Amino acid sequence: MAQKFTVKSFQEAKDNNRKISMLTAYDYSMAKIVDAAGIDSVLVGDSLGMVFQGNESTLPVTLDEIIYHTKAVVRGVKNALVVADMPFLSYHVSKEEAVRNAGRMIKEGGAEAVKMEGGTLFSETIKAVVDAQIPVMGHIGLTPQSVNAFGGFKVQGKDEQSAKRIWEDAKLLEEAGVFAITLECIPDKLAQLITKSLRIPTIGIGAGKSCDGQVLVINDMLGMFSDFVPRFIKQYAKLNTEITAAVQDYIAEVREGDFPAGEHTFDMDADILEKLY
Ligand SMILES: Nc1nc(=O)c2c([nH]1)NC[C@@H]1CN(c3ccc(C(=O)N[C@@H](CCC(=O)O)C(=O)O)cc3)CN21
Ligand SMILES: CC(C)C(=O)C(=O)O
Ligand SMILES: [Mg+2]
Repeated sequence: MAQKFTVKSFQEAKDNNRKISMLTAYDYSMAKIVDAAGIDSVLVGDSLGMVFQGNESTLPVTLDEIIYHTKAVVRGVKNALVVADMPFLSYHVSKEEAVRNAGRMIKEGGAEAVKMEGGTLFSETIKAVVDAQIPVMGHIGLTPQSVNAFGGFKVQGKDEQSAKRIWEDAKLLEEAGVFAITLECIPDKLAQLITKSLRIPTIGIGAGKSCDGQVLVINDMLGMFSDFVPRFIKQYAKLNTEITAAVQDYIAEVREGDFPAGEHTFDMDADILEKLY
């Protein structure tokens, strides 16, 4: 039987050169499949604002919504570490709000850790949450909650100034006590430099193969989200196509009267039926 994956397991994985696998999930059924398949960690990502809610960014997602999804995911997970994203504005106003809101993710949602975007700008806030005994995963590089500040979902760290800032961010977050850092959409050489110089593990998405682990949005890797397919996504299945075919079969069979068949139908004794006439 697989062992429970914890924040300690994250560190042990890096120390033993064993790569960490992480995927998002937003509901019970998917979380159960992903966990039973042996994933190390499940992220209740605020990407649900895009793939679940259909917004154009993650910004509209609320704390109550993330907590709602986290509750469902936690019920499906036995072994993976459940991390939930702190949504936009849930930790941006004050340290006090950050700690209280992170606490709700743990207490009400049942998450075991939270993820917070931002480096230098948020390291003090992140430290306050860590000090409240809530494990925090950092997230730097392309931080989607900064989409308006960035002017779009753009690869970060390509010029010297930006690369330097991201490296500084990584070091500050390690000092603040995060147990791991997500590196999103940065050049692989920069991710390698950061990964080598940190004691804690890095989890990459669009950050190359040197990271200590990888994370993807489940809908992207299953090929069931096609609003955009950036180059860092690999589709391990084409569920879009499979779902379309299944739905079309169903429509045709309903129209033809082929579904439901006898095997899908409940019987009744003939004498009881007679009494109804
Ligand atoms: N379904 C989904 N998958 C994700 O990976 C994801 C989300 N949603 N929502 C939150 C953020 C947004 N992400 C994104 C979205 C778009 C690009 C994108 O179009 N990138 C361009 C490069 C743009 C540039 O650098 O100019 C690409 O072609 O990769 C990247 C990351 C990653 N995250
Ligand atoms: C893509 C991952 C890292 C994320 O933050 C999310 O799914 O919201
Ligand atoms: Mg996120």
